[in-house]
Amino acid sequence: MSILLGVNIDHIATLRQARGTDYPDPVHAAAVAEMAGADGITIHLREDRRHIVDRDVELLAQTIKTRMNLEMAVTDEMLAIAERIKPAYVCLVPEKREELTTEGGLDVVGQMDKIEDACTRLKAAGIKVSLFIDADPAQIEAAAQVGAPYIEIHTGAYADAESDVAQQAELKRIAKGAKQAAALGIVVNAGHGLHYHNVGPIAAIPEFYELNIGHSIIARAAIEGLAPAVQTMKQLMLAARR
Ligand SMILES: CC(=O)[C@@H](O)[C@H](O)COP(=O)(O)O
Ligand SMILES: NCC(=O)COP(=O)(O)O
Repeated sequence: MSILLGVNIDHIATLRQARGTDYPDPVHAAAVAEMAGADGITIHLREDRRHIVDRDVELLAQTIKTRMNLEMAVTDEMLAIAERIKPAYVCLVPEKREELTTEGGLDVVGQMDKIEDACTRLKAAGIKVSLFIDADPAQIEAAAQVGAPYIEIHTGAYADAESDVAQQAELKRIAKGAKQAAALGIVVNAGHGLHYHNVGPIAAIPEFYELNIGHSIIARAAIEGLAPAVQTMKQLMLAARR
């Protein structure tokens, strides 16, 4: 079965925010990424608006031709924005202001009622809900209990592993989590820290429906352009499934 690529364009906006200019425009980047083969566009509207801002969400909702995956914290502000914008997908992620990037997965076990309420609100708005969680059996079980139709397994520990042994252990943990989630009837995605030299073993895990990849694609785009950066990543993912 094929595997889909969600291109996260947050760091196109990082470059724009660095100088307060109106370029590069995430709207342009989304169009280029989609024409190059992206199956979806992921954007993270952080509470501090450090990169993607509300204007980007509004315009991308009108211009994206594939589908929007809106990542957001579990707050009333963000839920209200999602209910108004109605992206195809919302991925609920943890956020800490001081973090450089997303650190751990969402703690579903410790806030079941809050996450279930958020899932209910988003489903009522016709939005498919995904939970960004670690490959932790209890968190996966909790995701099923709160009625999340999708999860996205956090691959950060795999990407940041400091030895082959540690990376292999993380890969095994992720593969086991994907199997557990699929057996519970959850559609399983993965993402965070994936790049051109570590994506293969993750893409080869048959339970994965989609990988959401951003930083490495945008970094490569700075050197060789966004279209080839997206095409190369997609080719690597599909090759891993052959
Ligand atoms: C949840 C996740 O891992 C990313 O999609 C997230 O967007 C990372 O945050 P930054 O894009 O701000 O690095
Ligand atoms: N949810 C992961 C994502 O959208 C992209 O994460 P990264 O590739 O920028 O680390």
